Amino acid sequence: MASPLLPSLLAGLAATALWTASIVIYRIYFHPLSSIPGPPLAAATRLYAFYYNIIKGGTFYLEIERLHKIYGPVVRIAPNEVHLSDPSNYDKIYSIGGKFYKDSVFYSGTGDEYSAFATISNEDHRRRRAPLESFFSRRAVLDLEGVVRDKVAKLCALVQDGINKQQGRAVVDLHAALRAVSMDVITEYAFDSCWDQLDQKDLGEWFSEMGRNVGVSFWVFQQFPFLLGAMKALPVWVARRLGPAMSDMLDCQDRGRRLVEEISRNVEKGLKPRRRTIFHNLLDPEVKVSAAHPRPSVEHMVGEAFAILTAASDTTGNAMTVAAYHVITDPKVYGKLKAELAEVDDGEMSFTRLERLPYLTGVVKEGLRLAYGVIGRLPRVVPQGGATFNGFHLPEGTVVGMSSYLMHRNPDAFPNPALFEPERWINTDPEASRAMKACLVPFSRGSRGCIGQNLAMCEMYLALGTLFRRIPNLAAQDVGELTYVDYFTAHHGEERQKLKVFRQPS
Ligand code: HEM
Repeated sequence: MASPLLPSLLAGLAATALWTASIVIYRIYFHPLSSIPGPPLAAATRLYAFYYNIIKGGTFYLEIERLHKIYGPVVRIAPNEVHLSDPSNYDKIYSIGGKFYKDSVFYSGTGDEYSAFATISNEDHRRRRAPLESFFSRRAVLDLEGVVRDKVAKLCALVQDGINKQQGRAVVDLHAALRAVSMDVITEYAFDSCWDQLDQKDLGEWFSEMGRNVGVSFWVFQQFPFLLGAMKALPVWVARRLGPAMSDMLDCQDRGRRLVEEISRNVEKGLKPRRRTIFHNLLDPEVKVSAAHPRPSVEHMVGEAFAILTAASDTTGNAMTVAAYHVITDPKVYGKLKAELAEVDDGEMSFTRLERLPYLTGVVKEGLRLAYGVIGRLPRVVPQGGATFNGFHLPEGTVVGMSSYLMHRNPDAFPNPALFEPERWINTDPEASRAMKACLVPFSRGSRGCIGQNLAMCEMYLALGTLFRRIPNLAAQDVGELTYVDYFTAHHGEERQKLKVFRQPS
């Protein structure tokens, strides 16, 4: 005999199917974005993006490139989201004091409510970013350049020592070592408490692994926000058992929390610090305590600290690695760089001196270009009144984004875009130079652009300049073609893509 529940079950299923079908039909044919070109499946569901981000492992940025080839410069990539490829649109969206704000659905995947990076409204963001600005200004970076130089000296010793120990055999994982430089710089620079990853056996690889795993969950939480809520509700001891990445992340946050609490206590007692940290800036009573600018909570500062660490480490480490990889694997590039660096006295290796070297500058810019920074889209919400791009009007509330991956591979600005060519930046005619400048956006632009770019540039010039000045005959094990996956920051796809270096017989 049939169950008495069967008719109700069937009715429920039919209602759900009807409801889903009507949503899909609405999105494809009647939605305000229905006239925007793009695949119907992407118009129907965000699962299209999820499929490439999770099932196809961080490759939605490649799918977006494919869609632009088919549909043109304006493509609907999700029910309420459009992606643009024409570089002339970039400054309309990512501008100083601009009205486009961050997309809450996309950035909710970070699970972070406190940092300037994850803040949605531009007004709140201005308030949260203000106390950090002076800390990362060019002046501040020049004042603390010694921190970067110390870590770079350590890197050179490590590479030299590793090579010597093995009589010239490949032992040093330069990718991990360069990421460790970024971590050691940012922890000492911002917290006055260096994590000394250059001294650790695995060169702090765990942090990058954690970043990659956090990147995977970034896509999952965007799609299934209730999972984030459930995870946050878990007792810490249970969360720790979810896996090493979660446990590493919690350890990281605990370490940040201890630093914040210690500094807060010292500020309360009026103790003068040996050197100001970002927490001193955040707690600075003169600037912040008012109704409009309340003193940040411990959780806020831990969130800010964690965001700064993750924003500073892989991005800078990857850009240096990509540059180093191309120098080491291309004898012509290596030869030109060595010749230029040989003209600089070892005692003169300062950021401002190295910045004036045209070939090294080309190497740094090509490293930034082909490492992409944040490789995928940076989605923003169209403000009141809507916006028009390439003749398509997007109503207020539409999510719109662009990606460094497409900007940096724009063939009009960068002929043969896949090639690492420092020369393209030297003695270029003004028009070509303008086009390249307009398309080079590793740090994004405008009020929501990278706060750490002066520091990143200082690291890149000093690390690459000093390494290749001091060790002029490095070679690399075959790492194959460098490929990327998008877990918000770019990660290399395969385990074998470690940049292991050894010395060539001279
Ligand atoms: C080559 C190295 C770097 C690259 C390519 C890079 C790239 C970027 C990009 C593209 C953004 C915008 C993200 C978005 O719109 O959601 C950003 C934001 C940010 N970056 Fe960087 N970054 C680098 C190094 C650093 C360093 C060294 C720091 C250290 C402080 C840092 C801290 C931040 C912070 C705090 C934000 C959020 C800024 C805000 O929303 O106000 N980054 N970065």
